[in-house]
Amino acid sequence: MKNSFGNNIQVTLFGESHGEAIGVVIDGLAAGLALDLDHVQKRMAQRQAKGRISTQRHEPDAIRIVSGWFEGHTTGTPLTILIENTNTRSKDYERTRYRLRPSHADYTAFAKYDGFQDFRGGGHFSGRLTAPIVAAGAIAQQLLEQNGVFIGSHILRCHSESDHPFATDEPTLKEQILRLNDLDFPVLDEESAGRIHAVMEAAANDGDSVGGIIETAVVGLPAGIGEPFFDSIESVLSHLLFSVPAVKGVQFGLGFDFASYYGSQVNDAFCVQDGQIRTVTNHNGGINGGISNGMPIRFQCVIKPTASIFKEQDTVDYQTKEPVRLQIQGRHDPAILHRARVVIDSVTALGLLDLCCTNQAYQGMKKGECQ
Ligand SMILES: Cc1cc2nc3c(=O)[nH]c(=O)nc-3n(C[C@H](O)[C@H](O)[C@H](O)COP(=O)(O)O)c2cc1C
Ligand SMILES: C=C(O[C@@H]1CC(C(=O)O)=C[C@@H](OP(=O)(O)O)[C@H]1O)C(=O)O
Repeated sequence: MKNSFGNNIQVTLFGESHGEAIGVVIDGLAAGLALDLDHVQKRMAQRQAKGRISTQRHEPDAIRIVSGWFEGHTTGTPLTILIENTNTRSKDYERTRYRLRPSHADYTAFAKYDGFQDFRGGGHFSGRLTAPIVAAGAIAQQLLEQNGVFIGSHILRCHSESDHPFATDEPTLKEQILRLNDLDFPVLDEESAGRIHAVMEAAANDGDSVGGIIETAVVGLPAGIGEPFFDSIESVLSHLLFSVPAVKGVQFGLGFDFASYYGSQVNDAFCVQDGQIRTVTNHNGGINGGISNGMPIRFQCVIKPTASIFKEQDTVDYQTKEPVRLQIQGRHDPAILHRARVVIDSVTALGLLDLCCTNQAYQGMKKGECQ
């Protein structure tokens, strides 16, 4: 499967940035779900470009459901969501069609598709394709929330500026998640928000770009979700997270910092709280052996600085194979952290919902419910 993901809830993504429309088919949703489409549209709005720190391409991103939906409920057959591209400016790309943008997918698309790719706006490789991911992810997130599972992300770092990390105690963490999910600029500390915004603006004013780290937490996921070996929670989420354009690293719990400690310093000691098995610390980010241990899931993604900058760059012309200078003209995001966090939440929701369904089937089999 190339553009599809999932075993139980399967999503298939389609479209190009400057084509007529982009969209997603979600297969496997039960019949009779009364989804809150206003909430889906609210999450779409959190991904939309806003202000000086985003691309000047403004798209309404209105979702249109063309199958699998009848009289306010899912029908149980594939739910297809279309999102129109209404504000394309393809001439920006015509001028530099063969001048490969460093760090974007122009060259690799040529290498794979021999020039038949729709190059306009990066085609299928555009961050634009994350709009349908959010539409599908917002539905998955709703279904998880109905079962007490909440997902949220914030900008932990942007270039030289940082936010406070997520709280370690669960009630505070849940409050933080709920607050972030109502914010357009997802930063926990207000002062840090101002500084991070300023760093993005400065990069934009300089014709440059910045990246950073998004920190994500999930509360309410019960112990026992995840399928070792190959569908461990880390494997499934990493697969999805690395599918998000510009994500270049993922770490769970302490991640790469584990390298600097002794086991005695970072083992998560078990304890019992209100009759439940818990751990005193959560250095493993809520996962042991690929399976949730009931503690909050915690991970971080690093997002590279946006490839398309307005400073002149060295590149080559794909046709002539000559070195050339490249001056990008179009409309680009100088930073994407604030827009990408809802994409990160969305793929997380899709991965966890799928694993929850797998676990439900397994639990049913244990009870003999499949006979
Ligand atoms: C929401 C979103 C918006 C993006 N906007 C831009 C953009 O305006 N310009 C750009 O060069 N890259 C942008 N990107 C990143 C590119 O799509 C990405 O770097 C490119 O497809 C190459 O993939 P890679 O970075 O994963 O190798 C965006 C990504 C996301 C998730
Ligand atoms: C349109 C969106 O972002 C686009 C993502 C993108 C890229 O290279 O990824 C490049 C730009 O495309 P264009 O040159 O067509 O304006 C962004 O505007 C969106 O996210 O909805």
